[in-house]
Amino acid sequence: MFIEPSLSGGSRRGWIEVVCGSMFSGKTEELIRRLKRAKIANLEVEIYKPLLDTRYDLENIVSHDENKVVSTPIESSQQILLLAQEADVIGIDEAQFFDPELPNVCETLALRGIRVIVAGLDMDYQARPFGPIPQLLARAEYITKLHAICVKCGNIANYSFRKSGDDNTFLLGEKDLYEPRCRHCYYNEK
Ligand SMILES: Nc1ncnc2c1ncn2[C@@H]1O[C@H](COP(=O)(O)OP(=O)(O)O)[C@@H](O)[C@H]1O
Ligand SMILES: Cc1cn([C@H]2C[C@H](O)[C@@H](COP(=O)(O)O)O2)c(=O)[nH]c1=O
Ligand SMILES: [Zn+2]
Repeated sequence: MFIEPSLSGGSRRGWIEVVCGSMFSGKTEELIRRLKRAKIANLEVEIYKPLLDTRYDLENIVSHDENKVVSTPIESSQQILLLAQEADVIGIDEAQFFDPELPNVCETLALRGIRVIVAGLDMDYQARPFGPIPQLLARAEYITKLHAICVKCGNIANYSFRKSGDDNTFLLGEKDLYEPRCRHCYYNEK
């Protein structure tokens, strides 16, 4: 389990953490867990998600098991720089949907002394690197890659298989459209 470094002490330094993996791997649950612990430590926590992620709830970030915390939906990553004036810790969910400026925004926040925790899909349904996540992985101090359970064979899953729908990279959905699969089941049963 991730042990949070401390933000307290003489000169406060920020950093970037990325939590990535396939759908259903527990990214949102892990993000919520880290943010709840930061709140317990009396740190000022702010949470952002892309406005287009309206899958479960317009304002909360919600896990597949319906754990939730209040968040601010935003259109562009630059808005975080304006909104997050008081934050000690910033959480960003569904980061794969954000624009290419997100890694620079996270660097700026970390340089301001903020702990930035980003959760998102590392690969899209075609196993291509997804949006700004690869850049963030390159720049982050801490990376956690989580795995779901392959619905076909029970091994660990790191691919998100799209069962139906169109060819757009962005297509909101849940178990209706996607299932987590291991490498073998993703490539051999496509
Ligand atoms: N095939 C699966 N493998 C693992 N967890 C699953 C699976 N199907 C449903 N879940 C549920 O999804 C939860 C993780 O949800 P969530 O944190 O929202 O994941 P993510 O944000 O990575 O999509 C798990 O705790 C588990 O209860
Ligand atoms: C693989 C893939 C997923 N999406 C969408 C589907 C969901 O709405 C989110 C991922 O949510 P989760 O919290 O990680 O379960 O992303 C997409 O638009 N395109 C894809 O290729
Ligand atoms: Zn499998």
